[in-house]
Amino acid sequence: MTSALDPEAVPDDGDFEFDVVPETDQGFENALAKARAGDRLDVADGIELITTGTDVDGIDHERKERVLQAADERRRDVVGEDVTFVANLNNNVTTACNTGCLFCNFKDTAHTFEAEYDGETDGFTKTPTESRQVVADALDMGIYEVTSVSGLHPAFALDDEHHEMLRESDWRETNYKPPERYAKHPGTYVEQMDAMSVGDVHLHSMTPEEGYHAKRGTDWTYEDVYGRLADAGLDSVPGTAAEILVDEVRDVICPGKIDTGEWLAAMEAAGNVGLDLTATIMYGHVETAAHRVVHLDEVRALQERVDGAITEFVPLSFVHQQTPLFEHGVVDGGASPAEDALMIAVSRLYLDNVEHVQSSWVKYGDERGLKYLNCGADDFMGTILSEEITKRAGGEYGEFRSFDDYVEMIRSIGRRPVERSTDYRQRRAIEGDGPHGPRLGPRADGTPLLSRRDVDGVAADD
Ligand SMILES: C[S@@+](CC[C@H](N)C(=O)[O-])C[C@H]1O[C@@H](n2cnc3c(N)ncnc32)[C@H](O)[C@@H]1O
Ligand SMILES: Nc1c(NC[C@H](O)[C@H](O)[C@H](O)CO)[nH]c(=O)[nH]c1=O
Ligand SMILES: N[C@@H](Cc1ccc(O)cc1)C(=O)O
Ligand code: SF4
Repeated sequence: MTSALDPEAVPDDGDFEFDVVPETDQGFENALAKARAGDRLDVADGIELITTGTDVDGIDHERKERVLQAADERRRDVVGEDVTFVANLNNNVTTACNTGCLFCNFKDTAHTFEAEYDGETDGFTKTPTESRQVVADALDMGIYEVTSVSGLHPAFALDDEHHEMLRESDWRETNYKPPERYAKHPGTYVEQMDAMSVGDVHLHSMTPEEGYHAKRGTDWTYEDVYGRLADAGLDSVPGTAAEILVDEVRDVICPGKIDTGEWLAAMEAAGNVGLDLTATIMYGHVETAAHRVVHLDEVRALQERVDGAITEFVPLSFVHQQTPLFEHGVVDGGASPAEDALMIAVSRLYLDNVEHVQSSWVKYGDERGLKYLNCGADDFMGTILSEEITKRAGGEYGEFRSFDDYVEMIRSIGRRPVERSTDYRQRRAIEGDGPHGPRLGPRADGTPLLSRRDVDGVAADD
């Protein structure tokens, strides 16, 4: 039988001389048989599955469907038919960042925030008091969790002791400037954690990159830093900044960022001090299919070391439109829908020790986001209420989903909508007719988030 091949779907991996390339001595059929039997996959197996076979050029649609089906069956065996989501808020504290990642358009050069800069900045910085107010309003609306990730503002330090140490440091090494230089500054990380811990809200914050920023110029360990953050109210850590966990790719897309070993060390330390973790991959730019699988291998090994602390894996498809990588012609687009589906499916099959795989409507939109719940994913993200990272990169799928949106979408594919806590330990199946609203948050009483926003006179975002 001849297969329909889609050359457009092949990762554009011809432009870089990478060492990690999709070549294996495994065959596609063997790899698929191992996946279906529930055997632990190795990197060669993963490469065969994610490419639909290194013996064919491009993606073979018939083989792809078999990989997606195997992942869907695995998902059913592991977590059943429920589709979960969380009532949450994104609160980004600052866009000031000089790290210069070439896939990112969230950042604004930090000097545009300085008091003496005579121009406008496109960015924003929230003081701890302002952050607290944003979280308090959302908590009243019924959220369970606040997710907070930010730029690496030069005046952001862990606490006052860290500020004192950084004042003595060489700024060329630490990228430190004192808070007085800025028209407005974010306070310390500890102050922000404390401010955002309103009531019993779950605080999901401090990526490994931010953890590194909070210890720069000191000989503190990541355990010290995450321990102090946990004391200030941090509950769990977002595993972004992972991008692709292979240094030859990081050297191209984010040379200013921590390397793979540092990212893993920060995550392991956060796990050691008792924090839950999530893990991500940001794919669809310059990397090869082999890099994606090596990344999954790193995450699976990390999950063993942290004894299951990773609650979910989140594939983040690169949004290319308004990014330096695209504008400078380094890439000519992001992942194709076929690559997205295979990324989700192979994540499910490879990560046999991570229970949940998220399908992100911010990245895929509703239609494809729902489709990927039928090829390995079981979680459909959260309400978020506000979104800056993807929007600034040119993403077009909005900033908010209501409970009624979720219920309608999830039922339309014949599955059961379930409100969850961040750690998935609390779950509430949503039954009956709407209007529906959150019930797990500390102040949630079932009132729809959206109507509470309307009542409060805050416009819905989409
Ligand atoms: C914008 S950073 C904010 C937190 C912190 N500065 C850091 O890098 O960890 C959070 C994550 O957003 C993701 N991201 C940024 N730009 C993106 C884009 N254009 N498409 C997809 N994901 C993107 C990356 O995975 C990045 O690690
Ligand atoms: N909380 C989650 C988000 N939030 C959206 C982010 O602001 C951002 O758009 C982005 O995802 C970074 O690449 N997005 C998710 O995909 N999953 C989440 O759990
Ligand atoms: N970094 C993204 C995406 C993300 C966050 C937390 C996660 O656990 C997973 C993904 C955000 O700001 O929300
Ligand atoms: S991804 Fe994070 S560290 Fe990199 S430029 Fe964007 S905000 Fe800064």
